[in-house]
Amino acid sequence: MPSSKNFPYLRHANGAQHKLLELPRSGADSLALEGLVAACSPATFGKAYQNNPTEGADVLDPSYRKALNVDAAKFGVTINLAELGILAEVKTLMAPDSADIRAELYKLNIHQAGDFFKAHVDTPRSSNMLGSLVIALPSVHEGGQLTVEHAGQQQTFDWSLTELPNAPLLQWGAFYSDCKHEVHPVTSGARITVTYNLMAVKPTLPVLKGVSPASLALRQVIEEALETPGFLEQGGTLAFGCQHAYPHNSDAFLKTDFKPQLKGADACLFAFAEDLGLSVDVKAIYKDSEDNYRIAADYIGSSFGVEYEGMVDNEYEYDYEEDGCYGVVLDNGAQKREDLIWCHEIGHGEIKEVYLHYGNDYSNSCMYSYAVILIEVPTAAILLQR
Ligand SMILES: O=C(O)CCC(=O)C(=O)O
Ligand SMILES: [Fe+2]
Repeated sequence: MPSSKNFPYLRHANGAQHKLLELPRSGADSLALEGLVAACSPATFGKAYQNNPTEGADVLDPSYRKALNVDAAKFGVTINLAELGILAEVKTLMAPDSADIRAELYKLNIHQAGDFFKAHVDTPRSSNMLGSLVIALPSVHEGGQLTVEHAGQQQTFDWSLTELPNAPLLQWGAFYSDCKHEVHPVTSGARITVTYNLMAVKPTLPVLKGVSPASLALRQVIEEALETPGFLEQGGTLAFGCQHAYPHNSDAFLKTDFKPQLKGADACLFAFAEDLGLSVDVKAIYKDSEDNYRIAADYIGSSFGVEYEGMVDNEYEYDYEEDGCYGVVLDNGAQKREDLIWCHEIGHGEIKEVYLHYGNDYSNSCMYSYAVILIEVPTAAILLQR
């Protein structure tokens, strides 16, 4: 969405020299743009090794990602996200229960004519990484739409400009970074973006959670079910596959407390289950070696640990069923739970594989995993006493 205040200045190193660009005015000057292009290098992305998918490297592969970029350590930009209201808007929409949102400057990307970045998810850089923020600096270009997908829905951000604006203009978009996204080919000009990693700061005090209208409908369904005579007479555990994937440390079988990190619909579901006085928990979920995806995933645990087998790499094709490395549960206290009453599936495809194969850079310190929200329904007799 558009946002404006002052024209941003961009500082970057060009050899030993530091250059200052005022965008868009000097950005209109092709020499200034050439200087910026010269300060960048071809952009890599993270890809898992075919024979050992828990390891990987940053690779340069122009058939998957063709772009230039430069690290945050080598440029600066005078965009004040708080003053522009961007952080407040991100917090309201994406993490209303967080204490605050922190944005860490990450990269400057230039996509020139013919450049693109195929579908990937953004590599989580810490377990409190919530999302990615992309700011388009005003520069004339066509094409280069950013599409973001989640749960069968797609959102397109089109920041193309046919001429430079007379007034300051920053266009931006933010998304949960486990959502698959893609930069479509730029057809002319240069598309310049600055990216930030968004971190959710956890509250130190208990908070009253907001509940969205959409989740109120679900709350009503559960409330009515609880009141229906004969519904789960003997009690039971309702399982709701999370609609988002969550980053966790992959180096060890670390205990992960998902609750403070819950996003969107997952946070709402948790909040109203608690509000209905039901016992609710979020757990890690694994696939087993035979049933390798989604609802079949019924190993539940509080710590992570998977090993990989049978990895087949279909050269950048997104075929979740044929492609991929199948996580096998390690003996780390995970239990097979045949008793769960599944209410809906995990919202994502094989996110761990997507990340391992195609992250926006390679890092194995953190990875995404599935989680499930478990709601305990007491026996009818206990419910009656309440
Ligand atoms: O430049 C953009 O619009 C986003 C690029 C991207 O997805 C990334 O750097 O991971
Ligand atoms: Fe990305």
